[in-house]
Amino acid sequence: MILFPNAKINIGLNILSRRTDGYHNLETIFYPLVIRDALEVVEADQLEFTSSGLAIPGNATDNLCIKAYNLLALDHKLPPVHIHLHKHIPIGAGLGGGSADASFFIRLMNEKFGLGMDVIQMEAYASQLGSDCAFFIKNKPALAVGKGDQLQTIDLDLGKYFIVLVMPAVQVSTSEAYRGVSPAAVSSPLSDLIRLPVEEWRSVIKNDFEPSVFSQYPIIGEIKSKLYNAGALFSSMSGSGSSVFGIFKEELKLPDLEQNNKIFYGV
Ligand SMILES: C[C@](O)(CO)[C@H](O)COP(=O)(O)OP(=O)(O)OC[C@H]1O[C@@H](n2ccc(N)nc2=O)[C@H](O)[C@@H]1O
Ligand SMILES: Nc1ncnc2c1ncn2[C@@H]1O[C@H](COP(=O)(O)OP(=O)(O)OP(=O)(O)O)[C@@H](O)[C@H]1O
Repeated sequence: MILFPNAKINIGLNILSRRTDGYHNLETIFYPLVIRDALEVVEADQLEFTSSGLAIPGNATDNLCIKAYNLLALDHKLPPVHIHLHKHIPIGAGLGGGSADASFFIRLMNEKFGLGMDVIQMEAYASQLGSDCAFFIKNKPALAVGKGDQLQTIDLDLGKYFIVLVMPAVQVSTSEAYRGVSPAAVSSPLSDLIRLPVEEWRSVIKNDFEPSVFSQYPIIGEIKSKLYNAGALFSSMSGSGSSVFGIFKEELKLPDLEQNNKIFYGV
């Protein structure tokens, strides 16, 4: 059985407070993109993980798909499987690719082996694997609060716009990025701001990681400026970076940005 885990972007990301468990309370909007990995599971003699496409840092045993298998195996009788992941979603980009793989793996195992889990149960397993993971169970635009794992589906359809995603040749570590931010309360909740027309987001919706990440990697801030100069209605770094997206009214090409970056058009 094959599923195609997709990336997400964060539209707005407010880091509100530091928690006693070392994590941060935040509010963000998750929006799915059509940049996808391919994840295949077949029954095998022993548990095995292989990958192709982009190189994944770390050992196969650290892969979130294996971690998801081991987590499910605590409560379910699972046969050994061969997991193959074709990696296409850029890594260290704030696109949640590893989180998507973990959650799609849970969905796949549930369906393939009739584990009988409902959405709430799958979200509970997913959130044990990473703060971003639960979103990818429903995989619908959502407001996320808490660690990013308390979700409320929202009515947001950007289908009439043209989204461009730019991935520079740098990767940002999520935990390092969190260390660079000073949490602060906000005056207007993101749940209100997201209801404004996209044209108005630029002046009110922000990503709290941008100031510290842009000062460490100026190239990322420059990409955002270039997207605005090219006519983006809204542009932002996604998550803790390093990718930056632009929301445009019309389809376009950005040859200047293609030179040193990877670009995904119409995602
Ligand atoms: C930056 C975002 O992508 C925004 O959506 C997420 O917050 C990151 O989610 P993720 O990659 O699933 O993160 P996790 O694997 O849970 O955590 C990685 C590291 O990020 C930090 N972390 C993550 C989430 C959170 N709410 N507070 C944190 O401080 C912690 O230092 C943690 O050790
Ligand atoms: N299936 C996987 N795909 C990608 N990375 C994985 C996977 N499993 C484990 N990892 C580890 O997770 C790290 C980054 O994961 P990921 O791509 O989710 O981060 P990201 O792009 O910064 O996204 P975000 O911060 O939004 O979760 C990698 O350095 C890798 O060591």
